[in-house]
Amino acid sequence: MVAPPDNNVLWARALHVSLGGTPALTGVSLEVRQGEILAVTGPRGSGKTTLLQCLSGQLLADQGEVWFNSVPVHTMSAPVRERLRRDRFGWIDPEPALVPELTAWENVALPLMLRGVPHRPARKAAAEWMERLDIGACDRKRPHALVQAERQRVAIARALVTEPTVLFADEPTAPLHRADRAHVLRTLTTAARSHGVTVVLATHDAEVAALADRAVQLLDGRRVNSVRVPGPSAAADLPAPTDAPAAAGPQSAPASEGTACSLSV
Ligand SMILES: Nc1ncnc2c1ncn2[C@@H]1O[C@H](COP(=O)(O)OP(=O)(O)OP(=O)(O)O)[C@@H](O)[C@H]1O
Repeated sequence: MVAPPDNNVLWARALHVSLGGTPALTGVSLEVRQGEILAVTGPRGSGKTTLLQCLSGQLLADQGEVWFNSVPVHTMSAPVRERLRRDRFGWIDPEPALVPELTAWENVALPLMLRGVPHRPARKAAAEWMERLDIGACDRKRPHALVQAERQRVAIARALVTEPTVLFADEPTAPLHRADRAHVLRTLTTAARSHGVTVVLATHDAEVAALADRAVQLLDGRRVNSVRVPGPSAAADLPAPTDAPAAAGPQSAPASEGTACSLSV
């Protein structure tokens, strides 16, 4: 077992996972650098959620290794993995699962209170994160009184309030309208960057992936490279980088000027 380079907060090697007889991941390797926002892209069923679950220690791969800050996660016992997830990782689901009986600020403060943080500092931290995510005015409302985008922001604030080392966000804006999506994503990435939180973001949406520093693409449980080429005649001239930038990023050519294609690696 060879330890990964020190500057990777997460490092996965040759992950293989089968779910109910279906191969969900077949030999995926990747690294996540400290403080970066990494998008894991790919169509539905390509293995994004499974990869995030493996990286976050929720799921043990059938084969392969996962390392967090140079410590092997794949050899940890279930209770140790559970503690790692609680203490160092945050998780955002596509649908915000809030506690309906609690107000918005109580939902945000909940992870701190469960760790024994007293009421007053927990409330203060919750209020600060809600302000950062533009939901300060919602603090006394219960989830049913919030619109979907506000509920998802509450879930994001709850995931960030403990200032995790890594935030895993699985299609965090999937249920939102287009305008809300961009706004919520921007507030999430800005908040994460300003606090040095590494983000691993699963999405099938190129616009969402464009907000990341880097994107890796999955297809049928395998890692592929996404490259944008200027036209059919020039396609053969372009190298396929190991980690392509987000396909629709601000530096990329407009979609009308090129064709996105995927190459297996
Ligand atoms: N609990 C399960 N039992 C059986 N097969 C599963 C299970 N969960 C996922 N799969 C299969 O594993 C593969 C990868 O699924 P996964 O959810 O990781 O993909 P995804 O890219 O996140 O898709 P989506 O965008 O739809 O969430 C798919 O073929 C899926 O049908």
